[in-house]
Amino acid sequence: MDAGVGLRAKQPPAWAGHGNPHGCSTARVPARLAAEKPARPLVLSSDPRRRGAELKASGCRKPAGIEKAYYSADEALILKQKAEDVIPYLNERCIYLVGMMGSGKTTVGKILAEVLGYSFFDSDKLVEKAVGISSVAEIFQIHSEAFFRENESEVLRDLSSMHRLVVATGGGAVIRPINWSYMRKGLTIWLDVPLDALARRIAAVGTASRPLLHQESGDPYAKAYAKLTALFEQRMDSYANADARVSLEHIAVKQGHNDVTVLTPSAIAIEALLKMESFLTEKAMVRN
Ligand SMILES: Nc1ncnc2c1ncn2[C@@H]1O[C@H](COP(=O)(O)OP(=O)(O)OP(=O)(O)O)[C@@H](O)[C@H]1O
Ligand SMILES: O=C(O)C1=C[C@@H](O)[C@@H](O)[C@H](O)C1
Repeated sequence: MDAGVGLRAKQPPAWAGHGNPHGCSTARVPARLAAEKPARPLVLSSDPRRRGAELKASGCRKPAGIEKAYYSADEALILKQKAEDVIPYLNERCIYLVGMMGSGKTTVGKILAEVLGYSFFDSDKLVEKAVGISSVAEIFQIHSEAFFRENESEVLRDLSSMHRLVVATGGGAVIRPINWSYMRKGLTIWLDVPLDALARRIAAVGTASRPLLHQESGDPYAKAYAKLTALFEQRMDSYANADARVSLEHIAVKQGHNDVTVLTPSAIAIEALLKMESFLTEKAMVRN
C-alpha cells in the first residue's frame, strides 16, 4: 500500500509567502491554498430571542453536506463554551482529524475550526492543488497511490510548521509513520464511526471519488462495506495512535440512542472538544 518513498510531484507543493488568514503564525501558507472557510468565532448573546439572527449571521445554520442537521441554539452555545475551555490549553497547536473515508472529518472539522477561530484545510484538496489534478481519483489513475501518498506526506510536513489549523487528513494518512511525526506537532483526533454507517454514507454519494472503494458493478453498500472492513483491519492500530478517540457509538449511548445515524455533526464536534479537553488537561497535570 505504501510504496511511495522517493517519488516526487511534477510540481512541488506550492507553499508561498502569504500570511495565515489570522495573521498569527510566522509559518508560510500555501499560495494556491486558501482555507476552505474563513474561521469566524461564534458570538452569541445570552438572549435566546436574538440567537436565531446571530446564528444565521455566524453562518452556522447548516454544516456543508448535511441537509437534515441544523445547529440548535443549545448546541451552538455548548460548542462556544467548550471551545473557550479548550483554547487556552491548545496553545495554537493544529488539530488533525484522522479516520476512515467518510467518517466526517471534513464536516466536523469545519465546525471545530469555526468555533475555535482556526482555519480549516482538507489534506486531500491540498494534494490535488499541489499536483495540479482536480481529484484524488484521477491522481491515483494518472500516477499511482504511491505518488499520492508521497505528496500527502509533503502536504502534512508543510502544514506541521503552521499554527491554528484544523486539518481533515486523508483516510490513509495514518499508515505512514513519517506522517505521525508531522501530526504529533499538533493534536490528533480519531473519528471512529461504525463501518456499516460509513458504508451507508458512502453508498449514498457513490464511490467514484474514492478510488480505493470504487468498483464498476455490484451493490454499492455491500461493496463499500466489504472494502471498508478490509481497510479498517489494516489500519485500526494506526488510528488508535491518535491522542483522542471520538467514538460515535459512545456518543449515541450517552444520548440514549442505539443508532449513530441520528447524531448531528455538532454533537460529534462537542464530543471532540470534550475529548481534547480531557487529553490536554491530563497532560498539563502530568507536567505540573
Ligand atoms: N454526522 C453525520 N451524519 C450524517 N452524515 C454525515 C455526518 N457527517 C458527515 N456526513 C456525511 O458523510 C459524508 C462524508 O463526510 P465527510 O466528507 O465530512 O467525511 P470525510 O471523513 O472528510 O471523508 P473523506 O476522508 O472521504 O474525505 C458526507 O456526505 C457528509 O455529508
Ligand atoms: O482511505 C484512504 O486510503 C483514502 C482516503 C481519501 O481521503 C483519500 O486520501 C484517498 O482516496 C485515499
